[in-house]
Amino acid sequence: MNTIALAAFGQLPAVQVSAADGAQAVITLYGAHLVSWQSAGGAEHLFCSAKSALDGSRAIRGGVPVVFPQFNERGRGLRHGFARVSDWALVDSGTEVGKDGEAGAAFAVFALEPHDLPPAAAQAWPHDFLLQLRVTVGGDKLAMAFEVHNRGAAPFAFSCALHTYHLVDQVCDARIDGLRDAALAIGDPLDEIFFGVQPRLTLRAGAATLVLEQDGFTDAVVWNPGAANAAALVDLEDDEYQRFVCIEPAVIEPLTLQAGQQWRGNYRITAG
Ligand SMILES: O=P(O)(O)OC[C@H]1O[C@@H](O)[C@H](O)[C@@H](O)[C@@H]1O
Repeated sequence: MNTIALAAFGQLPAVQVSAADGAQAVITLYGAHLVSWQSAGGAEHLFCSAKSALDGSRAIRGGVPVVFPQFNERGRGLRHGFARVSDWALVDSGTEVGKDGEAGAAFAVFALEPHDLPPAAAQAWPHDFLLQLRVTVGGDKLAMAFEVHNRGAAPFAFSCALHTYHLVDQVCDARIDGLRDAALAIGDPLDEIFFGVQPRLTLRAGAATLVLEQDGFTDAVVWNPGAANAAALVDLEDDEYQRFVCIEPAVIEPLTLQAGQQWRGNYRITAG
């Protein structure tokens, strides 16, 4: 089986990453945007809106948008930054060796550099950087490793998030453990930043349980637009808000990266 196949997602070029055990992921080059993750049993774990633009005219509504270098409207740049609306390059792919020496998880690595940015975004954020996103799938696990490299001669500051749209049967039944003393139910709407979270959260949604582990990322954002705000979003069907909750490992307060330094954040999801 090929680890990597060229694919299309709507009108967007994409790659499909396949592990020998059947686990799969689809990532568009536009945004290095993970739009589908199926664990080895074939279950899909990510929500993607039926109304999402899939032509590069705006960010994809669903999957895992990469938020960088600005979170939401906390700055003067593009809302949630330029990474999700830039064309990344596939720079590596392959298969990891499993415990028994057999083919294990499959991975693909994507990169974004200043020359990849839309001109206006490059002008507005004139720093020399390299972003890398490594997506690994195998068994019941998804791992995303996000790296920021400062290749310039001066420091720069950034915020970031992996804005993960977890697919659920009914958002009103979903609960998140680990953010508060009691389980967090998803209000209609809910938009909250949790600073300094513990590294392991659990999402319980119907019969499914996802274990969410993050390091490097200090914070987590939980978002669901609820009925009224969903109706106002042009790229979401009115009732689709019931099918996802976003839990986003994040660095909200801008982090300063010195010249020559790099930063890495990991997000691992285990489906149960
Ligand atoms: O519509 P966008 O730009 O994808 O943002 C979606 C949501 O993203 C979340 O991360 C924010 O906390 C919300 O405030 C925001 O509405």
